[in-house]
Amino acid sequence: EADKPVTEQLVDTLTKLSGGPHADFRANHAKGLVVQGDFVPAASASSVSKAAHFTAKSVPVTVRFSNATGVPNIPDANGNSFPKGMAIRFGLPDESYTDIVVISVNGFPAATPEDFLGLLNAVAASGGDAKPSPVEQFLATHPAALKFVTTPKLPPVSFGTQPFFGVNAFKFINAKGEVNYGRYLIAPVAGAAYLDKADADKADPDYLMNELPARLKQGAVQYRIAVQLAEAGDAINDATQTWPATRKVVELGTLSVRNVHPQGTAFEKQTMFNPLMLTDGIEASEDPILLARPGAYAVSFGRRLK
Ligand code: HEM
Repeated sequence: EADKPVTEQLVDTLTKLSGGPHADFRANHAKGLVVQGDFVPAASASSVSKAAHFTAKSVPVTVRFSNATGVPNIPDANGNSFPKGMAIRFGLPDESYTDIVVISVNGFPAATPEDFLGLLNAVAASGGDAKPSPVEQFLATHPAALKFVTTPKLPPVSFGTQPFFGVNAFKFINAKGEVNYGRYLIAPVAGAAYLDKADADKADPDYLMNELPARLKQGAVQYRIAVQLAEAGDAINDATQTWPATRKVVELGTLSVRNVHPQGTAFEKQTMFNPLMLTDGIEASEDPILLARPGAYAVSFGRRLK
């Protein structure tokens, strides 16, 4: 096992933690719902990036909302179903596409894939009689992981009331060649809203997956996509470190989800969202977590196609 690339070991441990393998499903964020809509850029978007979806009039989007873990039927209010996920694919005017893949927590438990594997392996090794357990030992020596796992897991009223965060930084380049590093912030236009404990305790296991189609019958579900820009000295390549809320935030545009994807189940099986599927005007940072993601996703994707 230790001879395998860390990305493959990560997928193996995620699979083990979910009681898998679960044929046809993702090794993480297995339970999801695919919807469609469009994105209309804000006038300010081109000041940050020359990317085609920030200068076009409007582009089509396909979005997959998801629960964490590789458990395909995890209840939507279950603590392990956090963070929630949102994967967005923008269709570009030249027929290519670019993706944004974000979570409902502003931060990550580990700065490197090796450290993330350490956390997951410690979780997998826990549950026995050892005190402190391997995961307790890991958390005692890894403050970022402790912060992440103790972040309140608030079940949203709807995917349409859940904010999402890019966590990893990207390098944005505008038409003048000016460079900024930034992280995506995605805010629901309906505002953030969560279930209280009583409602969460009695929530249907599929309440989120059922709520969104019902909400879409009343009209579009919208999000404002923005980017928080780093200042000199901010940690660009460490997903465990959030930046001060005082950093400049530039509006990129409005995403409107309009309908459930008519062939969502086939689409999600055949599709790998990829945070490094970028387009001219957006480049990867050197964040090792970001750089590890496509490799891990590809292992999971390859296994579900088998
Ligand atoms: C080294 C760190 C990470 C590992 C090993 C990892 C692993 C995975 C794997 C194996 C999948 C399934 C992909 C597929 O089969 O198509 C996945 C999906 C996903 N990941 Fe990660 N991930 C990592 C970091 C992140 C980060 C930092 C974010 C967000 C900021 C994120 C958000 C998501 C989302 C939203 C999905 C679902 C995508 C979809 O709907 O297709 N992950 N992850």
